[in-house]
Amino acid sequence: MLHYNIVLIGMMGTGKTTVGSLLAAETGLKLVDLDQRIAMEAGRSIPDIFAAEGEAYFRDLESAALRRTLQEQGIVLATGGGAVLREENRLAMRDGGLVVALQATADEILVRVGEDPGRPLLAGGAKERITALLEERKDAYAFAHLTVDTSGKSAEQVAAEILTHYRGS
Ligand SMILES: Nc1ncnc2c1ncn2[C@@H]1O[C@H](COP(=O)(O)OP(=O)(O)O)[C@@H](O)[C@H]1O
Ligand SMILES: O=C(O)C1=C[C@@H](OP(=O)(O)O)[C@@H](O)[C@H](O)C1
Ligand SMILES: [Mg+2]
Repeated sequence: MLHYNIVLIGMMGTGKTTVGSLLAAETGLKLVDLDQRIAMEAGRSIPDIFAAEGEAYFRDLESAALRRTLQEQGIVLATGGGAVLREENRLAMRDGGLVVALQATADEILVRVGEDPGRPLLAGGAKERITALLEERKDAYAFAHLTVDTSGKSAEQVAAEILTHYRGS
């Protein structure tokens, strides 16, 4: 098999954490949710880190956690939506596993996570904010080996689609 790890990327609310958990259950790979790992290591929540230290500080923690995590083998890694913003991170991910980008429309993202206080960058939850972020990050998600549109699909369907590719790769 070409890629052992599976690395999920994509905007907030595209289902990385949910689909990652389904993939781990199905394959026996270990789920690592990068945000959960960062929060656990920092001893505080992601919104707390953003509020107290700012986004740049969070991005440094995220890059360091990503680098360490990708030294593991046999994991499904659910990244945070902004983990792709640094080129060094994108390169590490591409070397570290089968990179799968999840996509969803702004409307769908708004329904899924627009009101969620756990996502500081969506505070306010406006569709314009989501649309702007999607546009801004479009190119940063394009390096994936595989892109899956999750619109109108259940998380189970998305996971099944990814597994077909993973098992054939
Ligand atoms: N394919 C899907 N269809 C509908 N809702 C979904 C889907 N995937 C995830 N969700 C829901 O969207 C919300 C955000 O999912 P999550 O996995 O946390 O996304 P991410 O980690 O990409 O931000 C959760 O409430 C989850 O149940
Ligand atoms: O897109 C982003 O910049 C972020 C996405 C979040 O993760 P999810 O994509 O899992 O929501 C989390 O890392 C943080 O709030 C920042
Ligand atoms: Mg997540």
